Amino acid sequence: MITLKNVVSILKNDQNFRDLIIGGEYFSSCHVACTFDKLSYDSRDVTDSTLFFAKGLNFKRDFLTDLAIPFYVSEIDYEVAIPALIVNNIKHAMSLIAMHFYNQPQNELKTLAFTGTKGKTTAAYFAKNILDTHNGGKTALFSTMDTTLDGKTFFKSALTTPESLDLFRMMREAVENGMTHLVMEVSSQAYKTARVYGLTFDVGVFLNISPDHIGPIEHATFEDYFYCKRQLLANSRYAVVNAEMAHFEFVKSELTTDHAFYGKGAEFPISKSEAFSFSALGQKFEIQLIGRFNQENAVAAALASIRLGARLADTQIGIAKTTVPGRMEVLTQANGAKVFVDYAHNADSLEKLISVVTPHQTGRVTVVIGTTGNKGESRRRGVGELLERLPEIDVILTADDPNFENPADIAQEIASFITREVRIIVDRETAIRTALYETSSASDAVIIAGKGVDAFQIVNGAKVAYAGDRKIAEKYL
Ligand SMILES: CC(=O)N[C@H]1[C@@H](OP(=O)(O)OP(=O)(O)OC[C@H]2O[C@@H](n3ccc(=O)[nH]c3=O)[C@H](O)[C@@H]2O)O[C@H](CO)[C@@H](O)[C@@H]1O[C@H](C)C(=O)N[C@@H](C)C(=O)N[C@H](CCC(=O)O)C(=O)O
Ligand SMILES: Nc1ncnc2c1ncn2[C@@H]1O[C@H](COP(=O)(O)OP(=O)(O)OP(=O)(O)O)[C@@H](O)[C@H]1O
Repeated sequence: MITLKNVVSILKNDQNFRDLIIGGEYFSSCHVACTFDKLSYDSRDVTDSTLFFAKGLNFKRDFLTDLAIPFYVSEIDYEVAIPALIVNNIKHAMSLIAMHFYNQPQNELKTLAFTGTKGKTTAAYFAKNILDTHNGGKTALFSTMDTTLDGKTFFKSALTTPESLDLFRMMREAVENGMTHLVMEVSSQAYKTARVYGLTFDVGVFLNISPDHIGPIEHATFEDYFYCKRQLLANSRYAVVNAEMAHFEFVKSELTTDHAFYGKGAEFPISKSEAFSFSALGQKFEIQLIGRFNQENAVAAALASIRLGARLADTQIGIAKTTVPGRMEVLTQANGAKVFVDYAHNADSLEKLISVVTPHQTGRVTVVIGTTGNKGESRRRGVGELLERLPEIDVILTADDPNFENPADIAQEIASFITREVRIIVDRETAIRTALYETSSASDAVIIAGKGVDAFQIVNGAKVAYAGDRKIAEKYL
């Protein structure tokens, strides 16, 4: 519940209040009594006591005209009969009002947030397992792939970081379910669109940064992407940072909080890095996810979890038991060839993935990959230039969420950066089947990069059913 008086006071305290308009009259303060028992940003989900937020690129005045609601909040006066609260920044208003409406749930949870170009989901899973070991399964998780509010029942997430109204509602539900910790991923978009405005995390982790998510609907420039990501550290009480990341010295120079740095040359280095074990924090860790970058993700999760109360022994148990669906899954074909299914969908991840595979698989190595349409356009050049530098890799280009673009054109664009012959097989299942049928010995490998266990392809703005890379690979082993 929240009163109109409280809403106005929150907005004024944040210098976000412009005016209150009732029946065409302007007011500078609240003189009517009104209590809201629901918040919503969707006109299809309101009651007669809902405080409605009119926001977004595709919002239309028509959504408001016949709505039976007492008030709406907006940056624009839609000049409808409904009383309006006009603000300078709707997203700031949503976040602060939701925080208050749901009674500051962040104060009843120990909060841990991960950002970085790569590894957010993986590190979040490591942290969930570590913290669950520490608190007996009382860790909520908001990740790109899955969300859980009771620590054990998972549902698919719509966004990596939810809209603020959903975020604080889910945090409150997690508290009511007895959760003591929350692990979440915070995307650069979350800061750009103020989904976590006003929220301070107990621990913020910055895993790494490389150019990604740069394009017309995400970030115009790398500078904008990097700046948005750094906002996590500016809004955390304690920072954990990868000392091996690009621009580390700069990130370090901006830090004003207590912190821990991990990686080469830092206080918490990684040593004795083997396929399934490594040493860090003075201990040996067993790990199921291969690749040194996953050991970085694990150490980041361990340091953050220790800050939130976990013991060293909890970190060892949690890390050892962690697997992440669609990340670094290894299957074996009847002829012994290995099939690696991984979510790698930009050049940085693909390079790391290939570098993990090729030292062990010395025969023919085929990569099956595509890049997305209408999003992350810079990935095409990145992936193409990487594959150009690796002439020993056999390449099949295919579809990966082409959306409104033609997947063959996207593949051609990637191929334009590669001077040797590469194949384009647009149908993803056919591409995977072809690669698997061509292996002949245990030293061969197929790397299927991009979709992991995602059970859809985005085509023309909609999610079209797709079995998922792992399921398809299993079919042709
Ligand atoms: C830029 C941004 O934050 N976009 C999100 C935002 O869109 P928006 O505010 O512009 O809203 P909109 O979809 O244009 O719709 C306008 C409004 O009309 C409302 N509506 C609509 C129909 C109706 O009849 N009545 C009505 O009231 C809708 O509920 C909505 O509030 O709010 C929508 C939900 O309300 C999100 O679906 C949408 O995510 C977009 C599509 C998206 O996918 N964004 C990606 C880029 C993103 O944020 N990704 C990051 C991860 C990136 C990474 O991997 O690192 C993420 O955090 O998920
Ligand atoms: N620390 C890392 N550095 C580089 N690549 C990584 C790292 N961790 C994971 N990857 C690669 O990136 C892929 C995606 O990993 P993950 O889902 O954990 O990252 P994410 O940050 O959540 O990704 P996205 O923002 O694309 O959803 C993995 O499948 C793996 O190939």
